[in-house]
Amino acid sequence: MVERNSEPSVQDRAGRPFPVSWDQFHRDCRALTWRLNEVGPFHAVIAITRGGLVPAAIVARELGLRVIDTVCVASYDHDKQGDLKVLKGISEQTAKLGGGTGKGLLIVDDLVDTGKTGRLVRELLPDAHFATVYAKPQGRPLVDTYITEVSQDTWIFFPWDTALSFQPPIRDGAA
Ligand SMILES: O=P(O)(O)OC[C@H]1O[C@H](OP(=O)(O)OP(=O)(O)O)[C@H](O)[C@@H]1O
Ligand SMILES: O=c1[nH]c(=O)c2nc[nH]c2[nH]1
Ligand SMILES: [Mg+2]
Repeated sequence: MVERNSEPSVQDRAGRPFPVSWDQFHRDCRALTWRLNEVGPFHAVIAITRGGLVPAAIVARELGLRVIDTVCVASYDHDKQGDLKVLKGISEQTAKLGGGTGKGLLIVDDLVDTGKTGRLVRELLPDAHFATVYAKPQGRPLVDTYITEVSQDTWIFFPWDTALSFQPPIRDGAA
């Protein structure tokens, strides 16, 4: 399948596709929280937008945390990584809770891939605890706690980016 600009589609470039359902994602977030519960307590959760918003909500609920802030970062346009932009940092109030270095703050993202996003946020908050649901090998050393590791050539399809669709039978060429 080829897109308008003759470049392969996200699906074609995906390497190993790893589709994640809402149900699976919720379970993985709860598994992540079990681990985080042993590391905390934390003063606040910081979601790396946008992908980190969903796990941050679930983790915050499970840990009983009500102070939730965001670091708004953009890097990928579909599956192509461009320049990293910090569109918004944490509030002064949240920064104070973390003593300026992020101590006692919990940063949450959906995944770490090359580690570019995680590295940037770590530079902003070096003493914060960084948790992701999924991790690829290149970015894994940056993460303090994660649940599932996938290979570097895997593309994770999150439930908020996907919809149910017909799949051809395996014998007719389905992946
Ligand atoms: O380790 P890296 O190679 O930096 O990739 C990981 C980041 O990429 C995705 O975010 P993206 O920038 O696509 O934005 P989104 O969260 O708004 O989808 C994902 O949510 C991580 O934040
Ligand atoms: O939906 C996504 N799946 C991924 O595997 C990935 N890696 C970086 N950014 C990503 N976004
Ligand atoms: Mg993201």
